[in-house]
Formats: sequence, C-alpha cells, structure tokens
Amino acid sequence: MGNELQHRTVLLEEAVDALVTRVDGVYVDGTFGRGGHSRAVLAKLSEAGRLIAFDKDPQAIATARAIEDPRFTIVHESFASLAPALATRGIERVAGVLLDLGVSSPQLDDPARGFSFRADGPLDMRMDPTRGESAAEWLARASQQELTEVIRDYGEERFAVQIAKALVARRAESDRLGPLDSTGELAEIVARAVKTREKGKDPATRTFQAIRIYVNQELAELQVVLEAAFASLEQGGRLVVISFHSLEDRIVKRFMQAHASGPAIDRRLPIRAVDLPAAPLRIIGRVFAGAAELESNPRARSAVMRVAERVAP
Ligand SMILES: C[S@@+](CC[C@H](N)C(=O)[O-])C[C@H]1O[C@@H](n2cnc3c(N)ncnc32)[C@H](O)[C@@H]1O
Repeated sequence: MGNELQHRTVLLEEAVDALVTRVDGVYVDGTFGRGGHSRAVLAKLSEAGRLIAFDKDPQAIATARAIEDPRFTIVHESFASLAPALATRGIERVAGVLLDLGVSSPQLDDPARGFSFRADGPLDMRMDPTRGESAAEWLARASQQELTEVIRDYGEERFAVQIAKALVARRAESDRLGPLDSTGELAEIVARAVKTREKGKDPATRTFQAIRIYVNQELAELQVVLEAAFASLEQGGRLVVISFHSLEDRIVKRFMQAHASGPAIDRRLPIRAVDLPAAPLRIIGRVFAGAAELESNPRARSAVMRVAERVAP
C-alpha cells in the first residue's frame, strides 16, 4: 500500500534554489522520501553533478531504486551516517546538504506504519521497520519516569505525568487485556489522561510526536548530521534544513548561530580585528511557504527552512 500514497514536497523550488550553487557539484539529500527534492536537484545538475540521497524507510528506498540516473546514488541508512557513507564513496567535500526533516505523508497516511492516531494500526512508528525497537516494544518496557520525560520533553505535553501513569496502569493489565500494541488504543488512553483540550488539536498529537521522536532518535541524529554536513561542506557550500516543529527548528537555529558567530575569543587578550578568525558559516536566512503553497498543501503550514553557507574553511 505504502508506495501508492503520495507525498507533496514542501518548499520545492525554494529549497533547490537555495541548495544548488554550482551545477557540477556533489550534493546530498539526507531525506529522500518520495524524491521530490532529489528529482528537482538532478534536473538542475549538469552531467558532471552528483547526488547522494539517504532514507531510513525501505518504501522510500524502493522508490529511489527506480531512478535510473548514473549521477544518483541511494543509501539505505540514517543521515546520521553521512560522514562514513561519504568516506566509503571517496567523497571529501560536498557542495550542499539538504534535510527535509520528519515523516513523509505516505508514512503518516498508511495505518500499517503506526504513526497515525487518526486510523487504527499496529503501534510501530519506526521509519525503518527492519531495525530497532517499535513504539509498542518501548512502551512495554519503559519506566514511568522515562515515559514522563519523553512525553514532556519531545511532546512539550503538560499532561506528561498523567499520561505516563495511565500507560503504566494499562501495562499492569497486560495479562488480561494483552499488550498495548495499537495506535487506536494508545490514542484513547492519552485522550482520557489529557485534561484540557487545545483548539483544533487531537489530544494525542503531542504524545504521538514524542514517541515517534524517541523511537527514531530524531533529535540526536539531527545533531550528528548537522555536524557531519558542516564538516563536509566545501567553501561556498550550502546547508538547507526544513523543520516541522519547534524542537528541531531550535536545534538547527542554534547550530547555525553557533558556527556563524566565530570561535570564542578571550577578549582580555590584545587581539587586532585583522587577526580574528572568520566565522565558518554565514546565515543566509529563513523561509516560510508562500500563500499559494499553504492553500494547496496544509503540511507546509508548519514548515520553516533555514539556509547557511560555508564561507571559511
Ligand atoms: C518529509 S520526508 C522527505 C520528503 C522528500 N523531500 C520529498 O520531496 O519527497 C522525510 C523523509 O526522511 C526520512 N528520514 C527522516 N529522518 C531520517 C534519518 N535520520 N535518516 C534517513 N532518513 C530519514 C523519512 O523516512 C522520510 O522518508
């Protein structure tokens, strides 16, 4: 079912325009998805250009394998393995790295993937169901403290304590009820534990986001890929990151700001301005979806794209 579902690429032209500064460069698309950005990058590159794309999701990989283009390589790995993946291919420097974070519409819309609280399905939530622990497996073993922290920190959920308690209480009944292994039941338990409703938001939204981030180690892997992308960028190379919630956008913003402000200097030492090392990154800007895109693609509403350029070695 998964591959028939469509993904509407967000900020397509904006991202590709910001990314591709020379048509014969080597580029990375860390989040292939259904290849919207990748195809547009390939269309812009010359014969000498190259694109290395990553995705954790076997369904995304199947779509990518259908691209017959000698300039294109797909890697079934987390983008966190960017550095070793480039090294094995003998690539030292790249002209740009694009990350369009989070989950794709096919992942969200297929109940069998277990990401959605809207349709009942197995409680999985792994971008790569062939590796690691599913959401159901984690919920079956996590302590109440761990559940509270994940739901509070990754979901920014006010009722994290109450939800964690309810989950542990449900687990105590596993002999009678069987394991908690469906998205529908998780959504019901959360809805009962959340005491006040946010307008226009399902009460399970925050908890599902939190568990998904935890199961896929999304924030930790983002930190790793930002460092690796920065280290691999050639001078003039671009880092383009599209985020969909404040936790990931904050990490991207802080990362770019930290590298754009130059190394820490001991101001008590007599240093002339000309001796100050230049900051390695220049922040180019922040872009949101325009009115036309917002109208046709509701997913674009929460998208924020940040762009920075490597200006010094
Ligand atoms: C928003 S979609 C990307 C859509 C894509 N830009 C397009 O136009 O079709 C995000 C994709 O990134 C993948 N993904 C998310 N985190 C990842 C990670 N750490 N490593 C590799 N792929 C990841 C997901 O599996 C999903 O397919």
